[in-house]
Amino acid sequence: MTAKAVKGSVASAAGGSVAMAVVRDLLVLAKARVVSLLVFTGAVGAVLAPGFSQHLLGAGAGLLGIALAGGAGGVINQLIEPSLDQHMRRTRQRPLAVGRISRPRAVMFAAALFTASVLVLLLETNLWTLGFTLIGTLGYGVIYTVYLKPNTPWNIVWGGIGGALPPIIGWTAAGGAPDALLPWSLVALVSVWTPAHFWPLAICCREDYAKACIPMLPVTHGVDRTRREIVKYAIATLVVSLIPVIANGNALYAVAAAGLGLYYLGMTLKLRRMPVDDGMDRYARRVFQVSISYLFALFTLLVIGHYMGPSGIIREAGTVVRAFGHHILGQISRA
Ligand code: HEM
Ligand SMILES: CC(C)=CCC/C(C)=C/CC/C(C)=C/COP(=O)(O)OP(=O)(O)O
Repeated sequence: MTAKAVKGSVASAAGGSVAMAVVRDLLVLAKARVVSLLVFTGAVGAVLAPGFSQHLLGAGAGLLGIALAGGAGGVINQLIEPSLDQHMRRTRQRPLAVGRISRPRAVMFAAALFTASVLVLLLETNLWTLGFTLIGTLGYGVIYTVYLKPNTPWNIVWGGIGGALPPIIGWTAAGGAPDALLPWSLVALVSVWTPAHFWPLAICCREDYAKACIPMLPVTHGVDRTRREIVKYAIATLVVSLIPVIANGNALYAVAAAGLGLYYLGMTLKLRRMPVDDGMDRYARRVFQVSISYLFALFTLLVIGHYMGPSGIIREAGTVVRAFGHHILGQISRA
């Protein structure tokens, strides 16, 4: 290889890794990992909608809309609170906080994501889907970030509702009626799950929140009160997770929701009993991580039960087997 070729390949490798680093920063800015679970809960809403298979384009557009709008919400959140992010150990490496991405570029990125989301939803879905997505984005990006988070320890209780809307967004994008019980029972489920998801992490980060003067519940009301509230919301999540059973008649999901709910409740009860020390902080972080797997598992099992349960594939398979049986019996009796 000539010296020129070596230089060229080193330059292109460096260019490639710079591009990768920029993409990584943009994904962090758009809170891509959180948004991936938002899209998943939206996908479950879409898949459960009657007539989903006739509205595949709308459903896909709805999920893309959630991803783009959720990403815009994440960027808006970081644009609004750079000094908070700089003061918290968990967030101080974020690209805006360290200045790797400039504010004007972040504004352009948020505007591009938001505009693309509105266009996709306007062109390929309907006004319900667009309306719910706008409420979710503004609810998180503006109402939670600007008004609730810096002013009330119950910020997450109300602020969480915006992030809970994807199941109804996916449902309406796939042609479902906006007043159906099933998608709203999922919205209610994510709404009550959210405090039980976030407060364990807020316990771990309570010193940072206190230094940054953010009135999170463990700062204003202490660790004991927060642990009691986490237990209450875990109970509420368990109860609300059973409502989709009424709307969907899904036996596999009913058993799974009860089992998973009791397991998560058990973890929160253990957290409540622990002495307040480093071990409790580590366990609280584990509860936070498990909360994510819990929601993911609930939504996955709802879909599996829907298609495998009495109203799904097994029933369809039963119909085929019965029809085949009648056919064979008919042949035998004619012979
Ligand atoms: C306003 C409501 C919510 C608050 C305040 C909240 C808070 C948080 C916080 C502070 C983190 C840590 C993020 C980080 O370290 O970058 C987090 C992580 C996460 N949240 Fe939430 N959350 C909320 C709603 C939701 C919703 C509705 C979902 C999905 C349905 C969700 C899914 C996740 C996931 C998947 C992660 C892990 C991200 C990772 O691994 O980096 N959150 N949440
Ligand atoms: C329907 C739709 C498109 C909704 C979008 C809603 C959305 C993006 C919710 C995400 C929730 C979230 C990342 C909270 C983090 O809280 P925080 O901002 O207090 O956490 P931080 O300290 O990590 O910044």
